[in-house]
Parts: sequence; C-alpha cells; structure tokens
Amino acid sequence: MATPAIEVAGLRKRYGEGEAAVDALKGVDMIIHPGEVVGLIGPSGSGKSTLLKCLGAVIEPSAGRMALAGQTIFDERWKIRDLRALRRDSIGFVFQAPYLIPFLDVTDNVALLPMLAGKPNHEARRQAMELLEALDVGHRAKASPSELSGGEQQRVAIARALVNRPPVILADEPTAPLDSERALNVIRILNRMAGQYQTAIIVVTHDEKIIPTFQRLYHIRDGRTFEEAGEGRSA
Ligand SMILES: Nc1ncnc2c1ncn2[C@@H]1O[C@H](COP(=O)(O)OP(=O)(O)OP(=O)(O)O)[C@@H](O)[C@H]1O
Repeated sequence: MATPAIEVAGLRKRYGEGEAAVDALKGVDMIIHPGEVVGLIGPSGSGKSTLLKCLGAVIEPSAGRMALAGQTIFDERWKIRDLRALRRDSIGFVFQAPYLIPFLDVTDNVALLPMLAGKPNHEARRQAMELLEALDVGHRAKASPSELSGGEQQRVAIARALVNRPPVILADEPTAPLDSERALNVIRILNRMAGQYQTAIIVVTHDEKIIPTFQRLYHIRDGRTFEEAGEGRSA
C-alpha cells in the first residue's frame, strides 16, 4: 500500500505544568492514506482542536510521533526546522468561517498562497482558476467575497486549501454554518477533490448530517482516539 499521508503514533499533548497541567492528548494513533476523507468526532473538550493543531504544526506535541507523506515531522521533538514552510506547502486548512480576504477578488484569494510561495502571478492565477472551475465557482472568479453565498465562500476556501496541492487538509467544522444540502455538497466536493488530488482530509465535525457520509470515522474521547467499525464503514 502507498505511504500513508498521515501517520500518528502515541501522540500526547500536555498543556501547562504541575497541578495545573491538562493532558489533552493521551496517546493518539491514526493512519490516513492519500485520497481518504476521514471524520473525527468527539465531545467538547475531548481534544479535537488540540489534535488538529498538532497535526497542523501550530502547537508542539509533548510526546509521540507524527509523519506527513512519509516525512517524520515530529518524533519526541520537531524534526524539521521550517514549520511555516511545512504549513504552507504540505497542509491545507479549512475552517468553519471561510476567512476570505475581503479586498481581494475570489481568484486572488486562492492565488495568494502560491504567489507568496514564489510562483509567477499568472501561473498562480491559472492554478486558482482551474480549482475554482473544478469547484463550480469559476463564474464568480472576479467577485469579491462579500458578493458570494455562504456555500460559495466555503468552496473558495476549499480551493485555497488545495491550491498548493498539499498531501493533507485539516478541516475544522467546515459545514457548521451550512444547511443540509450545502453541507452534503461540501462533503461531496471534499471526497471528489481527495480522489482527484490524492489528498488526505480530516474533517472535525459535530454535524449529524454529514457523519454518516464518512467511510472511516475516528472518535476522540478524553484525549484518546478509536476508530469506529460500523456498518457501511471499512474499519
Ligand atoms: N491552551 C490551553 N491551555 C490549557 N488547556 C487547554 C488549552 N487548550 C485546550 N485545553 C484543554 O485541553 C482539553 C482539550 O481541548 P480541545 O480544545 O482540544 O477540545 P475540543 O475537543 O476541540 O473541544 P471543543 O469541541 O469544545 O472545541 C480541554 O480540557 C481544554 O480545556
């Protein structure tokens, strides 16, 4: 089988020290392959955001190991120097709110990252346009974000997350503000994009509408993950 896109073993995160210490992750294991869209669910305070922040190299784990696309990025300590470049090139983020830049048009919102990474502007815009068309918002390329519907804004945010072709996308409640039909559409799009670009996508969600759509579902409870072996799921 291909190299996993995400491999996590024995991951721990402790906030604070001494009496005030909180063990938010107590030994998380997970393997996600290229092209998979995996759900991550759990009650409030179970460690979902902490896990996403560790995977996204936003906070430093306390122990364990993480590898992205076969590259060990953390093994008891960071194994790479430039975490900013790692985030830019290897990880796409999708949030509950699209966080588009209001004074850039739709195309430049998506093209900005490759431009910042040094791509010529015309090439970055061509790449952005290709994704916007794949996500059925190509016709809104010149609009400003405030002129788009919530579902369209979220599709632009997905295009932005994909534009540097990262092996991994971390999505935190991406469908929360959307109605059923739009939420399911976002999941359909994430599945299609994962297959097309062989991206591994983790979706943190509370959204009952989309939970049944995941082929694999991880639960997190009190800092520990386990995979649901449910009907219709491949676990
Ligand atoms: N910066 C921090 N300092 C100390 N404790 C923290 C910090 N961030 C989170 N925690 C604690 O770590 C635990 C896990 O929090 P986390 O935010 O990862 O949970 P969550 O599953 O994302 O919750 P929610 O669904 O409510 O967003 C909680 O007990 C929380 O209080």
